[in-house]
Amino acid sequence: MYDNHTLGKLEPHIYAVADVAYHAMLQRRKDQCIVISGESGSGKTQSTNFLIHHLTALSQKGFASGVEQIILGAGPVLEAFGNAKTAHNNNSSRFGKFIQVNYQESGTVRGAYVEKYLLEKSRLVYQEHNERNYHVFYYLLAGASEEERKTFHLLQPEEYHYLNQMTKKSNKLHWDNYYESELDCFTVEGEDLKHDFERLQLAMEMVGFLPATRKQIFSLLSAILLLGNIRYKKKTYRDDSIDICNPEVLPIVSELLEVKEEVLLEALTTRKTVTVGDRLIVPYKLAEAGTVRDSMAKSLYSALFDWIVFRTNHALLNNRDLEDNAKILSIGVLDIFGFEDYENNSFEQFCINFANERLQHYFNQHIFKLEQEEYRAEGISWHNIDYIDNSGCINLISKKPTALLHLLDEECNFPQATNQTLLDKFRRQHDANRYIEFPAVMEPAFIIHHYAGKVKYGVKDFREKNTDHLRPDIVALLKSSKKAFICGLMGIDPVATFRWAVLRAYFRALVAFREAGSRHTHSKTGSEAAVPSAALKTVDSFSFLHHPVHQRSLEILQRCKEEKYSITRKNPRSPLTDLQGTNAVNERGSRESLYAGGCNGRGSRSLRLASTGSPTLEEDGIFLNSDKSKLLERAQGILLRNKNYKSKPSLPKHLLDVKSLRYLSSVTLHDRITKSLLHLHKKKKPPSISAQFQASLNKLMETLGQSEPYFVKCIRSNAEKLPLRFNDSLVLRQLRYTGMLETVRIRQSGYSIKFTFQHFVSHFLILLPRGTSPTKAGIRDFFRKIHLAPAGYQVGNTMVFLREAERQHLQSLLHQEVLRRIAALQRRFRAVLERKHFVRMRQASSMIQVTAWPGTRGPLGPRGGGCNQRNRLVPLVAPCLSSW
Ligand SMILES: Nc1ncnc2c1ncn2[C@@H]1O[C@H](COP(=O)(O)OP(=O)(O)OP(=O)(O)O)[C@@H](O)[C@H]1O
Repeated sequence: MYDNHTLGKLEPHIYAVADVAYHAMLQRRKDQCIVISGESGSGKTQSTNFLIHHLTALSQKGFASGVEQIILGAGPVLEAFGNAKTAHNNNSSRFGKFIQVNYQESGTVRGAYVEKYLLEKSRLVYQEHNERNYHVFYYLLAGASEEERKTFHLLQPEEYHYLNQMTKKSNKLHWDNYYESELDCFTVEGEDLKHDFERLQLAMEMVGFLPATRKQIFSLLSAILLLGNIRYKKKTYRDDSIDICNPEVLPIVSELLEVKEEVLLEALTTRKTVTVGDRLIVPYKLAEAGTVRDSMAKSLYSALFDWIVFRTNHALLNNRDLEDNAKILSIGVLDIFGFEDYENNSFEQFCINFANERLQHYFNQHIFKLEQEEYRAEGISWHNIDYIDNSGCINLISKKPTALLHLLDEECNFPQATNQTLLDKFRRQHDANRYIEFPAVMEPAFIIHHYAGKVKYGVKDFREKNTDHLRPDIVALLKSSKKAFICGLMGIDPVATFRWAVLRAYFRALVAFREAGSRHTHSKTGSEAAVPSAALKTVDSFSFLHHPVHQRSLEILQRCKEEKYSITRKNPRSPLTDLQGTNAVNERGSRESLYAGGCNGRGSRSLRLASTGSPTLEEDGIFLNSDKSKLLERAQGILLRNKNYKSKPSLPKHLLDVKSLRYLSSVTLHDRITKSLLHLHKKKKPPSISAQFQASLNKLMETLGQSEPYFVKCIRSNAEKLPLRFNDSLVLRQLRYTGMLETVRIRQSGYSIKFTFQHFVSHFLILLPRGTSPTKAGIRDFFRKIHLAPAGYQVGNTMVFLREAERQHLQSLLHQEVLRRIAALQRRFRAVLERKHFVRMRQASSMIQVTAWPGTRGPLGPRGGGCNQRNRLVPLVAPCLSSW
């Protein structure tokens, strides 16, 4: 319905914006971006989803590349892990996202890229009244099967500290039951968590997460929840040392994370510091230990979220993106967290509202500032329209060197700093600034005058949240995990992690084959009893053989041997099928090393590698000897044959490879910079969270600056999250502060269409009188000649300014003139053809006359002719006509 229509011709609709952006991109060959803004709960995410659906549908007209499915699947996955119920919105995005859909020059989607901004980590460990943790936890707990519940050690939602805090809070809104505990439910009205879990699994599958990877993710989520259940107590009253109240949780967490229990306990209760040449182990104080536990949970969750975004981007990547010279056209959709003002606002709200200030500034720049500056520079007559310029507020928050965020960073560097010293610093530096005020009563808070209204921020936890990085000792603990998946989450460089996983898989496969070979020899020679000791010997020499994956591989190969290599069975349960089975979590199967650790599908390649045998390894004789190699070859042959039989349909779609990983690593470098500085050996301090956030906002603004923008302003219709309820004053307030009224004025009186003289002349060449020069006078004369309404245009020093109505008028004149000329051309060509036809007919008839009656002028010439003569003509004329 909205296909190829001018914006504003039909009723406003988000599809119309998508359509205009799509066609503008194709016509003008320029990147487009759609900036969606509005308060929390106003419909930004919904609009984004509609936009993305429509953009992919537009592209599918001709040919669907398949990437559309992944783009559509990515939305629900990111929402499950990054959205949560808040006081304003039951599905509030707790991170910002910029989705860039890349197109081929033909207009078909060729890939996409998702950039994420600042996930709200604190929500994982604490939620305000009437709010929830991230959706995915509730989905998992409601939707997991009995088997999964056992495997992941899942409990009921109310048994987790990270989920049940809101049930313990008093309802402050009603004074009658102020001290009563209110039991909030874990589901939102109308929500079907089981169904949502199924939907999530399906979406994950669409994005390319294999069942084994999904299990790794769910197992990690369970570990995070159980971590939150760890409680501390003082060991004795006399000293500060602490102990864990419920040590029974530790083995489960260590099993789920596959880290050693004692190392986990150590990381949760003691701090390792490095002094000059010495490593000190200091026990945490009671208050510190809780923070460390929460920090570990937050680190794990944010690393998981980063990993999901990374893998989603990998699935969305098109190989052509890797070629530097490949031409990309794109439409970016920005859905960033909306402006927030809660009862208690903290660091997260400060960052979110700062991002919204930047977006509003970008909007002001485009709609008002640059526009009016251009009018002035071009010397056209114009009455300035005032708008609320928020640069002052942005400067207060971010301008170096004394802005609030910089002062905060400074305070974070002082070990002695407190909330009060931070507040004093703010006050000393900005007391006279009209964008900030301090509460009259002694409250550790400050108030910012945002474009959307005043917001009071409590400074409590500002410093901690601003430096809330992964702790190096926690990084070290998680890197010691035997789960390749967990190690991969902590990896600095995805390429290195991938290479390591491939290498590990290769060696594991190699050793597994060797074991199989030796078992087979022993069984043949009747010395089966000797096999375990031989295996043990190998285990001794290679530490990684302790990993249960080998036990599993050996079992499989053993079974393979017992089944007498029967690959011709009707329903073979091939070794590789086993290797790729879905029971990988408990058994820590080889699959984990092959897939989950960031090397999807590489396992099969590794196996192939193993089967062909690395000449260097063989020559070196590290693993093979000539006796066993034949057996090994045979075992490998079986695996290979079976692989060929089974694996083709189950081969994962989105295989990782070094080239694409390297590309993605380079584009996400800014996001991983902190991680790279968090390893124990690095001396340099990682940048603060706010500094990183500012850097990613700057990058975003740069991207937006290179595209043609469209603005979608979402308006919240009521504060009660109710359908069909329209609160006039709430809506008016939003229209006022977003500058909508001024926008309407500038759109009415301004000139939205601009052409340089040259561009105008080449575009409307057909309409212009011959010889019209691309000058002010020439174009003015033309407008006068066609009686264009004078109020609808202005001709500046170098540009022509038009209102939309005038542009449409000119465009329709152009269209009519083109049609008229097409008709004239057709007329002319038809006349020429007809004339040609006529001339040939005439020539033919004269020829006939000359041939049949030489010396005469034809059968009916001077000597006349009768019926008989005319009949004699027929056989003569027919060949002539047919030869035409
Ligand atoms: N076009 C729409 N049609 C029907 N319902 C809508 C529409 N837009 C929004 N809603 C309702 O409003 C709720 C909030 O919308 P949405 O999650 O898109 O807000 P948001 O602006 O993205 O908020 P946040 O900034 O908190 O993420 C939705 O869950 C949905 O119930």
